[in-house]
Amino acid sequence: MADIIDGKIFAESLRAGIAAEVATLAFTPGLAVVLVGDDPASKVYVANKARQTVEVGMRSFEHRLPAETTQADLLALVQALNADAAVHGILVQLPLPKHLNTEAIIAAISPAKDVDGLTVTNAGLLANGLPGLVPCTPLGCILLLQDRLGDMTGLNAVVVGRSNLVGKPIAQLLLQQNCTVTIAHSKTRNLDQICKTADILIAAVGRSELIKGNWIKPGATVIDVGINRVPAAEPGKTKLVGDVAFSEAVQVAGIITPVPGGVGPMTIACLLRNALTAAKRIETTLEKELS
Ligand SMILES: Nc1nc(=O)c2c([nH]1)NC[C@@H]1CN(c3ccc(C(=O)N[C@@H](CCC(=O)O)C(=O)O)cc3)C=[N+]21
Ligand SMILES: [Mg+2]
Repeated sequence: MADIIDGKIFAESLRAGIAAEVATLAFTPGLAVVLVGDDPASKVYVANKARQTVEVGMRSFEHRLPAETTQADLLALVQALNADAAVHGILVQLPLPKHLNTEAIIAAISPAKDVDGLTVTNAGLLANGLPGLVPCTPLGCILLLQDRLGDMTGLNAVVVGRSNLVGKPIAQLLLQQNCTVTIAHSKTRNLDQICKTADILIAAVGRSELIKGNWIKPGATVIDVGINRVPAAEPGKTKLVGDVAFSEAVQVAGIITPVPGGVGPMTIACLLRNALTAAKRIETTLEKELS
């Protein structure tokens, strides 16, 4: 049986550290979240996040807009948040409704406030190994891996998924850890065989229980990023499952994250960490400009 990582406990200790640092600041970091429409995965995220933002001593600004919001209205909100001195971090929940141009919205976010690390500026900084804001879920995964594995030099890491929010940035961070990185995705041939080469397997495809126990190298570390809501055994009820068939995988892997209670809580803790990082950088820059 694999060692099961408790992401909730790890995230709690991260948040305790963040709260302690926020308490020493001469200002209050503010985090704005924009939710357009009602994507179910996004709603889980918003609910957990708002409470934890306040718990660590930050201000939480929530903007819930109707699904029919126009591009111009959403752009205007992002610009207002860019200009708002009380807001240090801006997160626009994805996916946006289809009629909106996601790229243009992300491009409008000030890179200094881009706590999701999605702007071209922050993605470029990450790709070049320079300090910017790193996407929260990838950051959470790396913190878990560093805690469990320490030095990852030379390990084979397979990332299943190539999104800008998760797959690509995780691959960059694993490269920085000196892993040999393979990025696989929904069009990859012989996906099972490629997964089986992984010492570190990151599942981030958004397909419930796609990755089976016999795709996993015995003793591998498996990080399940998937948050899929599926029908539960009880009629009318739903449950969260990951991208990994957990009950099989737990028999083969050496270390594994569960869903829920694995990467999800780490994502929120890292969001708060990014908000703190952004706030400190913004306030320090302002101080310099004024002196
Ligand atoms: N721009 C943007 N950035 C995101 O990072 C982003 C997004 N959009 N859109 C939605 C997805 C989804 N997401 C979650 C993060 C944490 C939990 C989470 O805390 N899950 C807990 C609780 C689950 C539960 O409530 O049962 C867990 O896995 O244990 C869930 C979902 C971030 N996302
Ligand atoms: Mg894909």
